[in-house]
Amino acid sequence: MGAMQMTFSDEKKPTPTSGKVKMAARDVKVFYGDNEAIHGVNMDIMENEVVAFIGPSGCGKSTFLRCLNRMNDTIDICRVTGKVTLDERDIYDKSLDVVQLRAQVGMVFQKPNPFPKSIYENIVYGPKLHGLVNSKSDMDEIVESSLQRAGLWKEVKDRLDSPGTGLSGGQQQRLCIARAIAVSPEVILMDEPCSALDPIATSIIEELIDELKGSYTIAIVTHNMQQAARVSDKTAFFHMGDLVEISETREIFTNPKDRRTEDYITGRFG
Ligand SMILES: Nc1ncnc2c1ncn2[C@@H]1O[C@H](COP(=O)(O)OP(=O)(O)OP(=O)(O)O)[C@@H](O)[C@H]1O
Repeated sequence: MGAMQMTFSDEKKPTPTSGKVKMAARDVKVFYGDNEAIHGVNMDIMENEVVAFIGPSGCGKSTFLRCLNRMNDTIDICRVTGKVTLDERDIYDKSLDVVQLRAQVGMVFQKPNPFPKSIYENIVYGPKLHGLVNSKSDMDEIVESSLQRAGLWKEVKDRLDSPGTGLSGGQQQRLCIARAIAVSPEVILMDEPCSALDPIATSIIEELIDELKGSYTIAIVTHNMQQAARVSDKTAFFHMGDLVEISETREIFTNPKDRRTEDYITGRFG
């Protein structure tokens, strides 16, 4: 694949970044039992940027992503060492409230997973849990604003009481994004958010990511290199548990420093 065929996110509006490190990983290792799946990763994720994680299947993209909001805690045999910070605070600190962390660092999964409840309830569940809403009008407001931000309001405003699971796949994924937004996250993690979607639903999500950056910091795992180029400011290339390189997306795709990155982006393996 030549760079000429790619559309890069920097051809669109530039990201208004603050230049501040939002999340940082230092010597992060992840073990599944005795198997070390991530080998000492160091990474800075800048505020309001979109960073894409790419690399061959099994290289550890999802495992590393899950370190950023402690989702690996939910896997019994999984152990994380090293340090991950959010605004310089250690997110693995014993005193940290993990439920609160997962509101600040929200997550959208590969397969849309709305709760088996109404569209309205899907949105207000998190805000209620976190005590962000006190009245029906607070809830109505958060439902509307979250669905607006996720680009779904117009399509669902007349059927907020219908089940979220009755929406199309692409709509369900936007509902899941709205649900994440409803608890005012600072970072949104997306694990292959488009892989279950058709091309039209995919392009709607990609446009949405473009809208959301600037307000949120976004890390996205993708198998699709064109997608990484289209949506991300920075790209991180993983290979066999190592972060090989992270750089401006255009740089990674046009001038990679490491031979392994070059081989991957030119389709020689992967
Ligand atoms: N729950 C688990 N239990 C044991 N090993 C796991 C588990 N999840 C992942 N692994 C192992 O960790 C390594 C990295 O897997 P991971 O899913 O993070 O890679 P990935 O790059 O996201 O892959 P893909 O692109 O195929 O989703 C692999 O060797 C995988 O087998």
